[in-house]
Amino acid sequence: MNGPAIRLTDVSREYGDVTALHRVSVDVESGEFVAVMGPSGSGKSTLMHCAAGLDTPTGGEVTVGGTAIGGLNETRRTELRRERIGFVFQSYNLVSSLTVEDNITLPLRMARRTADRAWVSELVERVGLTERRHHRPGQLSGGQQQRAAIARALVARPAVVFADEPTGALDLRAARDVLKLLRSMVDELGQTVVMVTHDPAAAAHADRALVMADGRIVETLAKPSAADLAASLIRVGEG
Ligand SMILES: Nc1ncnc2c1ncn2[C@@H]1O[C@H](COP(=O)(O)OP(=O)(O)OP(=O)(O)O)[C@@H](O)[C@H]1O
Repeated sequence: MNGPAIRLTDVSREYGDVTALHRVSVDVESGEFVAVMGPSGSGKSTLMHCAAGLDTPTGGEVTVGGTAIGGLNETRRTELRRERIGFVFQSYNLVSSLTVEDNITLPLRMARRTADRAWVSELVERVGLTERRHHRPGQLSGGQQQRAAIARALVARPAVVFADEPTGALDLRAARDVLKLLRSMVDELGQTVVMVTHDPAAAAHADRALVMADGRIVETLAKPSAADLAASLIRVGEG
């Protein structure tokens, strides 16, 4: 793909008299793993929702894989989200009545696309759930459920995967496995990942961290260590 996976140009989002985002411009390159950090209320979720076409900026422009999403009607925007964007949530959001494998292939069925069996098997293998592919989410640990959710987010080969606090509900070990998995999806498959997190240890897996305060990106750290990130959060008012 030419150009960045995601481009925000002067993006603002106001809710009444609250400015959640103030003229934010940032590119996320294809194959890059970006973490978004910052104090509560600094605009992380708003940034992610605007970048993913879930929220509409009040100013500026967002492009996903070169397509300006502001110019799309709601139907087209839904299509773009379904086909070009994968989501991973803190609470996994798997369908409890479906098997792991049917959860993973659900985005393809929603888009009326046929599953590439080899790709689905590879993904199930990569997330370490081959033995459990016929189990239901309730029979899995939190870490296993999140790994299934990561496979689901990747199955349609999206331009970008947005992960919102993906390790927030996991213990240390399961969290580390999930972060290593996201990292390997970036390194081995060239997947673009944007992850919102409060945890400096999680953000240290990223290639770049954007640190937000008051609706702006106030610091950008390349290949940050957890200690760099913790220091940055203290500078911007958290920690
Ligand atoms: N739907 C909304 N209506 C009104 N105000 C909102 C709405 N969504 C967010 N805000 C406000 O915008 C600002 C940024 O919120 P946002 O949720 O993006 O922050 P955040 O950094 O993700 O916070 P947290 O870490 O607590 O999730 C906050 O002041 C918040 O109260």
